[in-house]
Amino acid sequence: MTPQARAQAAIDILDQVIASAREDGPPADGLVQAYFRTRRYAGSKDRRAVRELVFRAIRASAEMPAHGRQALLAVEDARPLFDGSPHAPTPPAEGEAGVSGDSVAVPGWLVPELSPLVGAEEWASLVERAPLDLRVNVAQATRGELADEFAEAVPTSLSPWGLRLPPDQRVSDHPAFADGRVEVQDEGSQLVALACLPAAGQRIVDLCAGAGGKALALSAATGNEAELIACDTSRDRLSRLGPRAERAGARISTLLLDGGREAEQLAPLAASADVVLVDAPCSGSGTWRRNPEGRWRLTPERLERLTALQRHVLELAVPLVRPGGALVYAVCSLLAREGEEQAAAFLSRHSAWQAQDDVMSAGRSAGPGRLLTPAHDGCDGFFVARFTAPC
Ligand SMILES: C[S@@+](CC[C@H](N)C(=O)[O-])C[C@H]1O[C@@H](n2cnc3c(N)ncnc32)[C@H](O)[C@@H]1O
Repeated sequence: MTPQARAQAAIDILDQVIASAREDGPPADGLVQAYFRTRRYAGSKDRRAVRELVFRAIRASAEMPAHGRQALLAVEDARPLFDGSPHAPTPPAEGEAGVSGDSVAVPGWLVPELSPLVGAEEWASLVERAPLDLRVNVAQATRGELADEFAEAVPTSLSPWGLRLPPDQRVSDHPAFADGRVEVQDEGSQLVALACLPAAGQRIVDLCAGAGGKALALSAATGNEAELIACDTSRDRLSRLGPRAERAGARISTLLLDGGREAEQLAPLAASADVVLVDAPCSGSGTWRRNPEGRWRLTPERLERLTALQRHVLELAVPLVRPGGALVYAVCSLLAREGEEQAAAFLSRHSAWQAQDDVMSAGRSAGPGRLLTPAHDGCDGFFVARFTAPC
């Protein structure tokens, strides 16, 4: 493919990314892969170059562009490729430009929603390419042993389990991944698992377990000697946990929840959990480095729904915690409404519960919890709070 044809391919994919953001469809990465599945003429260099263009265009516009062409026009050095040659995009019309906005990183309507700790000087880092972090399965191997198997790996500075590789590495065919000695997991997620203070013999409920990233970390931290119960309302996500647990040598039971009937299904676990982790559904604004089109997916209505859901899952967690046990609330979000304000509202509803301000040493104090940000902590953004139940 010529560079111009690659630009046209990027525009076609960006059209799909925009439509998918509107309809809450598949993520950009999946759309790039699907595009090339039916275009066998494209070689691996073409695929890499087009993918790179697509993601540079997504990173370059905080506001959602009207179409793929407008998205790509925001990438300054792609403009000369709009030259009208065969398979190329037609030249830009007079005044035709990429979408404009005050910031290329944060959509205008979200600026007042950001935690006050996330000043304008941090915004660019929210959409920079992120490194690839691995979590060593400490039930199977040490970080030092694994560091020797990954040539460019450096130990993460905040998590004792992490190894950091440059962006866009492929590890799924590495033997240490295949035999469950490492998992791909951002350092921020590792810190959330560490904030649970997991210990052998505990009963730990991961209430929003998804595909089990944090449940696996929790199990490994206890040498697979804790009782782990992973719950989620998504059958699809929860079903991906089984093969991962098998690879890691972890035993994790799963409980598929029906939205609306969760309290009834969880009743047998009442007052029995040493720790309940609520890694709640959220805007994902702390992970824009990896999913930059997440900025285009979020709307005020969606944010409203998410904060209501966070409150709902927090309330589901409360009866599960044993007296003196802990509830850890986490969101990969930098928005105050989902983080410190949600946690403060929890405490005002449950005045006998205590927030532990030593939940982690990383990050900065934000209301009753701590905030991790890419600029300050070098990992994905997370708000984390740890509450202890009255005895
Ligand atoms: C941030 S994700 C979890 C990520 C996961 N803990 C991990 O480490 O990979 C939030 C999860 O909450 C789930 N969820 C949404 N509503 C829920 C509910 N009412 N009860 C439990 N889980 C719910 C979603 O399906 C989603 O998988």
